[in-house]
Parts: sequence; structure tokens; C-alpha cells
Amino acid sequence: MEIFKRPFREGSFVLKEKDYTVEFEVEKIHLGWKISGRVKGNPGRLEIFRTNAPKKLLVNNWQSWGPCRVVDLPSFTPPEIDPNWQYTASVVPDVIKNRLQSDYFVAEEGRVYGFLSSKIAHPFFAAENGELVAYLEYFDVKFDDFVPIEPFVVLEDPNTSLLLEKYAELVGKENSARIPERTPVGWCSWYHYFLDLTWEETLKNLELAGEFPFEVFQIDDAYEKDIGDWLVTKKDFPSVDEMARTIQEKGFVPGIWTAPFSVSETSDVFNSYPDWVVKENGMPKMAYRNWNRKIYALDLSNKEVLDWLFDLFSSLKKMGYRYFKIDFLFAGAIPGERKENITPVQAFRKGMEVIRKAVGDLFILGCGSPLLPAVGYVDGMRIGPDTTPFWGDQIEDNGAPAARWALRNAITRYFMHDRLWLNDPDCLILREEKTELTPKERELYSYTCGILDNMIIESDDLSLVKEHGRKVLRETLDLLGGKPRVLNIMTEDLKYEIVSSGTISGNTRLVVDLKNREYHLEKEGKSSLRKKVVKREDGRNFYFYEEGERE
Ligand SMILES: O=[N+]([O-])c1cccc(O[C@H]2O[C@H](CO)[C@H](O)[C@H](O)[C@H]2O)c1
Repeated sequence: MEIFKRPFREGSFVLKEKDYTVEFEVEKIHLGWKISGRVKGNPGRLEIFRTNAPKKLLVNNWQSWGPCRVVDLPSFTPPEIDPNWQYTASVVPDVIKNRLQSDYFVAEEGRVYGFLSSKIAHPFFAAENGELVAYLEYFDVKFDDFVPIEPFVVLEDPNTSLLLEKYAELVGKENSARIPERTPVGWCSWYHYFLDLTWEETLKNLELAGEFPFEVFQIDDAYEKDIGDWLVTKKDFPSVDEMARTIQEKGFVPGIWTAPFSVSETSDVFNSYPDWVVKENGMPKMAYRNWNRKIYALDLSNKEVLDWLFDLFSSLKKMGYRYFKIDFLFAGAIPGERKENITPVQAFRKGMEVIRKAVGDLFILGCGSPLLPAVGYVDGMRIGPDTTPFWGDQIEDNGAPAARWALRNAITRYFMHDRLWLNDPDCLILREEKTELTPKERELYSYTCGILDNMIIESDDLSLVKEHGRKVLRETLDLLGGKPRVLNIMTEDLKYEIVSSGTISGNTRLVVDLKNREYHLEKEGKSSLRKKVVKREDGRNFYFYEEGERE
């Protein structure tokens, strides 16, 4: 093992290079070592750590939709990257096009290597000629004064799941993670209606939602005039204000979808302020392509842009929205030219900070988001690709929508839940028509989300949800409240064993096979204990169980 190109050992060190200086310390911690320090100058792509690469690795993509999966290094070949989506694949696309890349952390059997934050640099690992190398990418930004490097840990124990949980606990503490006490349960329009949602159908579902155990009623992509023009609705919809009022009057928490760091080439906001976006050679730079348009990224280093964002979310809050799904957040962190010379990660966090300030303590669900830089800003986070009303065996495991890969990510990123935020495994689809999912697949998806104690949001035309769907939803909610662990996280056969102690249904165990679409669920009986999560003074979460009625 090497640290800053020297043999790995404890102590304090200084590394003086032509373009930069690093001061760092290697210390022993529980289950391993921690490396922290500071850097000054122009560090570029800074090598932190180097070790022999194992054959089998748990590899993680930087943002919500990307895969977190076990990869066999000897047989790995770099994937094809769609130029319209190169930044969802990687924020350093030159790396992923040539090597195996893992962002933020990487695990092998018995060992986890991980960075505790991404506040300035982008931390990643690359496999190079049989070695595993950890880098901090500083995107050519020069620092006149010392700035902290993102702390790095090496953790060792035969129980890899325990190590990942420990790693997440350290990340949560480092970033003052927000862990809401209550998991929102609700309805979302996207996975039935997609862009064809109408106000008439919204009202129909709002009426039916009263028969379901929902708290949140969230309108997704469809209502807005254009990407960036969030306060103007399409012809069929009433005003954004009236939508909130109508949902509120029915007794639900009004929820709304936006993609706040994105503006389309046709939007009013871009055409009024073409200077507000991230550029390349002085010209607006395409962040990604969707909705048949070029999408640009707002320059979050620009004070005017931040003021606009603050006003947008203050307005939505004032209208009565209390649940904000903020999507395509990776756009805020793409590399490119910005007004101020700060890293894309720093810019992204300025945007997140402003949204959090504007909405106060209301619920923010991150989506399409860089993971580590968002800890401490979001309450919930999508941790996988979009689900689909079909299983998706034939769909590639690259972040494209597929129920199978969405659920796989909910399992492999289970340890983030309750430590970095609440995990959103994406919506349950429980309708009996206009779906190719079999009853077994619908049960399997839902019960896995339940035992993982995740957010439970359903997305259906509720008039198509019959007795089976209602029962599955009830049983899913009864699986919440436990402390889940995936016992065989490093498995390659997509057959996972999950246990959760202290759920509403007692101690539970689920074996779920994503290849053969089979599951086996065991419940030990209803628990009379109720789970409590208390934030300790040191910022970590303390879990305990007490006697008494569950809420
Ligand atoms: O369709 N796509 O190409 C595409 C690419 C990437 C993400 C994506 O879904 C994202 O946005 C939609 C609304 O547009 C929903 O809010 C999903 O829940 C969210 O995850 C869709």
C-alpha cells in the first residue's frame, strides 16, 4: 500500500511538489486507518493511495442512477459511452472510457476504501495495470490558501457489510447528514403517466388517494412549460400555485418535481440569460440531451443564478409545496467554464445550499444527483436508475430504466439508508393493467423496499390498483422500521439475503433472486419494540428500541 507515492505508515508528512504542497496525517482508527490533511496550489488529478487490485470489486457510480455492482476485474472491458449522457457515466469521462472507475468508495471482500466527503474535489478510484489507485480530481483549480483534502479511510474486517455500514456512518458524521425521523409514504405521477399526465387524471388520482395510506402527493415532470420555466404551466394545467392548493385541500403534502440546475435551449430562462450557463470555449456547453432538446447547466458560481434559485424555491414553498423532488442534479457539477474559478463540486454545493436555505426544513428528495456532495443537504436520495412497469432482463446495467437494476441498486446501496439520508428505491408499481410486471415481481420489488426500510412511494393510475396491490402495499409498510443488513453484498449471482431486526412485522429475513424473480420471506412475528434514532452530539446516529405502541 502506498500513500502519496510513499510506503503506507502512520505519522504526519509534507509533500512539496512543483505545482502544489500537501500536508497529511495517517492515523489508526477503529477497524482501520484514516488519512486527512490539506493542499495548496494546483493539485490537478492528485494521486492519494495505491494498492494491489483484487479480482472482485464492488464498484460505485458517482450519481443516483448509476450502477453499484460487483465487477470481475480480469474480464472487465470499458463500456460504450453515449455522448448525450457522458456526464451521468462519469464526471471525469476520460477515466471511464479507458479504465474501471469507482466513485467515492470501492470494496473488496473484507476491505473498504472510501472518501468521507466530496466538498471540493471529486474522489474516485481507477484500476490500472493490476493496481487500484485513489485520486482526488481538482479540475485544474488553483488554491492560493490551504484547503482540506477529502478525508480517506481504509477499513478492514471479514464482514464487508459491516464495513460499508461503518463507512456510511463516518460519511454521515463528516457531512452532518439529515436523517428525518419519518419516512414519507406517498404517490408520484411519473411511472404511470410519464409526460402524458393531465390535470384531469391528477384530480382523479387525488380523489382516489384518500383510500390509500399516503401522506405525500407528488406531481412529477409534465406540468411545466419548459425545463427551467418552472413557475409557468402547460395549457392543460392550472397555475403551479393552484396545484399546491388543490393537493393541500385534499389533506396531502403537496410535492413537486423540478430539475433546478437544468435549462433547455428553448426555455425563457436560458433565452433571457444566456450567460448564466456553464460554457466551453466561451459558448454554452451541452450538459446532456433529453426531452428532444439540448440541456445546459446553470453556472452555480454566479451570484445572480443563486439568487434566482433562491427565489424559485422560496416561491414554491410559499405556494404550499412541502416536498421537493429535485432531479438531474448532476448537471450542476459538470466540468466547464464558470464565472468564478471554483471546482464543479464546489459550484454544485453552492446550488444545494441555496435550495436548502430557501425551503428550510421541508423535505428534499435528491435525484440524478452526485452522491457524496449532496450529503447534509437532502433528506431523501434516489439511489438507483428509474424503475419500469416491466422487469427489464434485456436492459443493460448502465443506469437505463429497468425495474431489475433499480432494485439491485436499492440492495447494493442499502447501507447509505439512515446514515447519509433516507434511501429512495424508486416507486412501487402495483397496478394490474398497463404493466408487464407479474404479481410475483410486484411483490418482490415492494417487499425488498420494505425490508430495507426505504421510502415507499407508489406510482400508478390508482383506479387500476385492486385488492392484490392494496394488500402488497400494506404488507410492505409492515416491513418498515427495522435495521436492515444485506448479508452477501459481494455476491455475483444477484441472489441476495437480507435480514432486518425490529421491523413492524418483527425480525424478518428475505432471500430475493433478481435473476429468477423469486423470493422467500420469513417473519418472526410482530415486534412490540419501537425503533428510535437519536442524533448523538458527535453527529452519529444512535439506534435503540423501546417498549410501547408503534406510531
Ligand atoms: O427519460 N430519460 O431519458 C431519463 C433519463 C434519465 C433519468 C430519467 O428519469 C428522471 O426524470 C423523470 C422525469 O423526466 C422522473 O422524474 C424520474 O423519476 C427521474 O429519475 C429519465
